[in-house]
Amino acid sequence: MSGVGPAASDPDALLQVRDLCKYFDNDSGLLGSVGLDDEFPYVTRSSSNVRAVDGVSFDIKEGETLGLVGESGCGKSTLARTVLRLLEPTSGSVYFQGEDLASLSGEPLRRMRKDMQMIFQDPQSSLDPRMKVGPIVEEPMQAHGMLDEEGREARAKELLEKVGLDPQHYNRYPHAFSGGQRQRVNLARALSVNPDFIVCDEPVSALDVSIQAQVLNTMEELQDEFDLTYLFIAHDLSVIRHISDRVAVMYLGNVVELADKEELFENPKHPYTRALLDAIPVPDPRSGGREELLSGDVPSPIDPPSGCRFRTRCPKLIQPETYDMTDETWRSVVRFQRAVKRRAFEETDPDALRGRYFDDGVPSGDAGTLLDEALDHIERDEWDDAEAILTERFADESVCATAKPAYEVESALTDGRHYAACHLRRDEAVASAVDEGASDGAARLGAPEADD
Ligand SMILES: Nc1ncnc2c1ncn2[C@@H]1O[C@H](COP(=O)(O)OP(=O)(O)OP(=O)(O)O)[C@@H](O)[C@H]1O
Repeated sequence: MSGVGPAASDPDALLQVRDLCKYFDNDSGLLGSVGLDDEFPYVTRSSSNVRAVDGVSFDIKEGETLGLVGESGCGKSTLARTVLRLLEPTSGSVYFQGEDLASLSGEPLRRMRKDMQMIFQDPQSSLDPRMKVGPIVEEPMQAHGMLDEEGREARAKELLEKVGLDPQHYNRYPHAFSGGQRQRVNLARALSVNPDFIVCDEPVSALDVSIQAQVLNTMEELQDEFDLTYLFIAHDLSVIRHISDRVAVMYLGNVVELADKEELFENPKHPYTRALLDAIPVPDPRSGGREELLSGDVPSPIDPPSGCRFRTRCPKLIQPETYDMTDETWRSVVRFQRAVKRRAFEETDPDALRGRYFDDGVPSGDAGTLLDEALDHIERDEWDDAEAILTERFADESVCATAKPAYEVESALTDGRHYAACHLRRDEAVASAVDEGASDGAARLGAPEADD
């Protein structure tokens, strides 16, 4: 378990998330793997955990919007559901208004849930098509025993108006509304129980770009009027930029960077954040650009890379201290190691490969000897051996692989804190957010003593 993250305690925090982990057991699911063996018992089942959220810490201040951004599958939705305790955390804690959610059950948990609402991506499927919008908005009030029937109807109509709909549409069915209008119904429904905190999971992703801004503006107006705090999830950075006060960037179950919006967009400190930012503007971020900039596949959350999770794709992987290559030569070694790992070429002739991957020159000394050994293996078609040398002796010896990075750096543009989980930031760090000697990174910068 890797308990790293920006964990400084904020006295104004409405929500405090500490070292939160959510692992899914694959055993019983579709992903559960059955293997064939040539020895008794012949059939083996392997048990493995999907580490969807793995040691995440952050605070959300009252009245602010924390944007949470990351590629599909990085754990955003799981984090949101675990924060709300719709999913039971594997470990870690969530404090809401100072109360540890894990210590609540029964009626107190139900009451707390009223204050924490969630809005989902698909406004179509989250509304019961057989119910009229009035009763849809009233349903949570009824579940929490709020007001009498007349009072609920009056409040539902008032809320429909507040979210920009016509209260006369109280008796209409969801199918009579557009996507943007349906998401407004969802907003009214979430607001009906007068929550303090709303988790918005990709609430505008399914809407036309022209409609997105209108819904986001309404959400901002409602935030002011009802003193709301948002955790706002999106994969689209322009949406995040529109609505957030601070932004957390997530990669493979970890938060890799967290800073005030302006600071994060203008002064990103993590290579992953930079890659995401370099990918905009593109008309549709889910297509094209991003894949080109972020080469290589996201590793499996079942067996994530040690140290920095992004290191297997990072264009800035740090050279192990044992070598003294130029930056260009080190980059060539990394490019070659990744190509061999992906079996990205068929050529086996060492000279041809030197020419193709090392046009700035091959490494000398020990690094050169290791490269020659790897090239010899490839020539003999021993790809696994070549991969083992290149991975174990180069990539895995980088500090990026041997230590989990977690640093607080000076914010250049704002007064807020800037957390960056990248070893490139070691020298400019005002503090290490973890004790590098502790393998699970238990010591956290400014974390309350009781949590340590
Ligand atoms: N119930 C589950 N059982 C097993 N694995 C799961 C389960 N739910 C999510 N996962 C896995 O956990 C990881 C994180 O998924 P999650 O849906 O939280 O990511 P996400 O960032 O919200 O992605 P998207 O934007 O596509 O919704 C993924 O690898 C996913 O396959």
